[in-house]
Amino acid sequence: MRFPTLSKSKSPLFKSPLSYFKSFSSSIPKSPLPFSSPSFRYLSSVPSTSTEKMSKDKSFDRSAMESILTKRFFYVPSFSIYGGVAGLYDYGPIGSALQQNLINIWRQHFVIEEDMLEIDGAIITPAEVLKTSGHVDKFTDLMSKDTVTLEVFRADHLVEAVLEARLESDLAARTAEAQISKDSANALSQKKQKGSKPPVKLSDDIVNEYNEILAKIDNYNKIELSEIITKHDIRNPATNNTLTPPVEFNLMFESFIGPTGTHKGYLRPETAQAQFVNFSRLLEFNNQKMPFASAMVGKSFRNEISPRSGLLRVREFNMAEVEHFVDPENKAHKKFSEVANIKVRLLAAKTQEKGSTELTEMTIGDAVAQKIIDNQTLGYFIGRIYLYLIKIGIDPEKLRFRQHMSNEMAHYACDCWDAEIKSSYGWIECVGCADRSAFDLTVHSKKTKEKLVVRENLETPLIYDAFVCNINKKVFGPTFKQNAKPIQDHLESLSQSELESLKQQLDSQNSVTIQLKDNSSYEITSNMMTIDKQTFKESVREYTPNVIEPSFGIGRILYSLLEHSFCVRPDAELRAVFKFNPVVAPFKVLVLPLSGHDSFQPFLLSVARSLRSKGVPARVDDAASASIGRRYARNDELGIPFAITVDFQTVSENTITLRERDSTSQVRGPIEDILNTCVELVNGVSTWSSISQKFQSVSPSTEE
Ligand SMILES: Nc1ncnc2c1ncn2[C@@H]1O[C@H](COP(=O)(O)OP(=O)(O)OP(=O)(O)O)[C@@H](O)[C@H]1O
Repeated sequence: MRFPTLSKSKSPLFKSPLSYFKSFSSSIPKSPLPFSSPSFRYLSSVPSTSTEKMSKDKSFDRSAMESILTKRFFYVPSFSIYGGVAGLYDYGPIGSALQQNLINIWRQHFVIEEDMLEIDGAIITPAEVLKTSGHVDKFTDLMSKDTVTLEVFRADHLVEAVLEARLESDLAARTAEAQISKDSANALSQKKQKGSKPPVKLSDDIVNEYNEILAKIDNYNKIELSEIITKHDIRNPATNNTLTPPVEFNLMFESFIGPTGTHKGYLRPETAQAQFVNFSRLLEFNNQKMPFASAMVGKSFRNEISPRSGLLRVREFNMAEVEHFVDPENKAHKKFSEVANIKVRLLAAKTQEKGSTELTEMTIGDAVAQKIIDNQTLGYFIGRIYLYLIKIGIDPEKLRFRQHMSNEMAHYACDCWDAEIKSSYGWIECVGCADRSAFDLTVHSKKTKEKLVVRENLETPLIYDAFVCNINKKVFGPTFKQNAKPIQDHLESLSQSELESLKQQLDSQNSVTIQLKDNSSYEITSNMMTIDKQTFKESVREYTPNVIEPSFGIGRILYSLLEHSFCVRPDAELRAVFKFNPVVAPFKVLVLPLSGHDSFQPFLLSVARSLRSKGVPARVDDAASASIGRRYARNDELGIPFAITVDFQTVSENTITLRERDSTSQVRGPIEDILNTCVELVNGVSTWSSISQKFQSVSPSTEE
């Protein structure tokens, strides 16, 4: 996640090596529709490789899906009539409804079911806040430039892309070689005839080395990455020019608050800080009860070095973040048993550090018991994240939790897991889940002198003895004058064992010499100070809570869901369908007439009105010029799960048909019964198989 020791984390997001062979601009996309670029289309035909790190879903036809996304205005590059700006997207009606549904389900699943305190903090953040949180100094990615064209690259992504491309080429060479020796067919020369670059075979040692680098790509610091670039001669694939050594680039958008130009601010890069600075108010609102969680949903801004891969790496995106405040001495979770038996696929740090990406499938309960996941609260949220992603329709086979490696982990974090979802771009971090320890509250408290702590009444008061310095101010002050304060501060910072040893010296020698941090030393005599053992009684325990933070990128989840929901009907026309489950589908029910006959209109209007009044978003498609089959097909592209058709039987008998998108099967029943059934289906109270027995089944339209 954020702030590893030297740079911001580098998740294995961008997994399309061949797209690097196309020149990328960091600001203006070459085409307003970058996802239909030839390199992306080519990608789907690249042979697959053996390494899990590189395992993209090659069978998936991304260009087919992307053409529907654009045609049906799910989302498009922003300002495209001006040429567009990389990393900015506008969501159309379907995209924004889908996004809103993901957020609504998130709110239900986290804020409501977990009784969290949701807030809505400011986007523009004073520089001081982000300086304190560490963002001003450390929220960076590593950037390299083409030494001739000055084109910029995110260094780790470029290394990854180039090595993956070399491994793919190696695999192609090995495959061709095997083919030649098998049937003497000259596969290699056939490839050459097609004009493609001949694949290059690598030595086994190099293949192993590349695989190890790829497994650890998130773990390298600036120097290590620079060494890899030099050692493996990584260049700009588009120009073959060499690269500059990587340097840190801060990802925050900088601005000024007010007209004076003196008050620096930034667009927030995450929503978390607003929750930390409001900690005391949140605790107060929660009647001082711990543990508790706050939550926030909203836009965050990151000036990504080279945004690409559509919604996966953008410069402005919706985040949904939870900050769960917990006692550092007790990270047990009272609802842990509810997730303990969920089986998840884990990629532990130790496995990656050995250069492997092998997944271990185990229950969350076992992972916490074996300390693979640090504590119950972290495990609980990993379980809740899993359930949320499955609920919205993410394929569980394409979901894993990857633990951060030591260098990758923020310096303050004690454990961090990313929920990664597999798509045609490879494994993509979509949710980060970190134990941020007490870092944020501690630094903000130190800076502002505002106590961001929990004060807990102890049932049994704590009685203990401790050494304390009793200073005789009448002698101490005049002796040390302006140095009195730093000396006193130093004495107060000493541990009990240090005080005990000072006491022994002072008691035996009547004086003691102390040394401050600036190496200045002072002699203190027993008439200035005594060190005494005193008995203390504490009825209140004061502590800074630790924070467990699940942090969701809504755009990345949305894109992954699109890929997991997209399919093509195996018919002659290969019609595209988004199989959204009813909870996320932007429109739940399509209402359409069999034909343009006038008698259907009043039924259409009343059916649509009735559904909408029941809270079911309905879309009417009454364009009589298109056949019924054509209209089913174009609304399947929008992922509408159910369709109601008004026909002549509706007019004569007051019945309608209900069609289910995935099976295309249909039933007929009285209007009111079908409408009530729609509500049950949409709310997940009934399933299609359970309701289809209640109604008369009808054969689908011949145009289906
Ligand atoms: N540029 C981006 N575009 C879209 N979503 C993003 C972007 N950066 C982060 N996110 C989302 O926000 C979530 C939390 O942010 P976090 O700071 O953990 O990401 P990150 O580790 O910086 O991601 P990466 O290493 O991929 O840049 C991520 O899991 C991801 O879903």
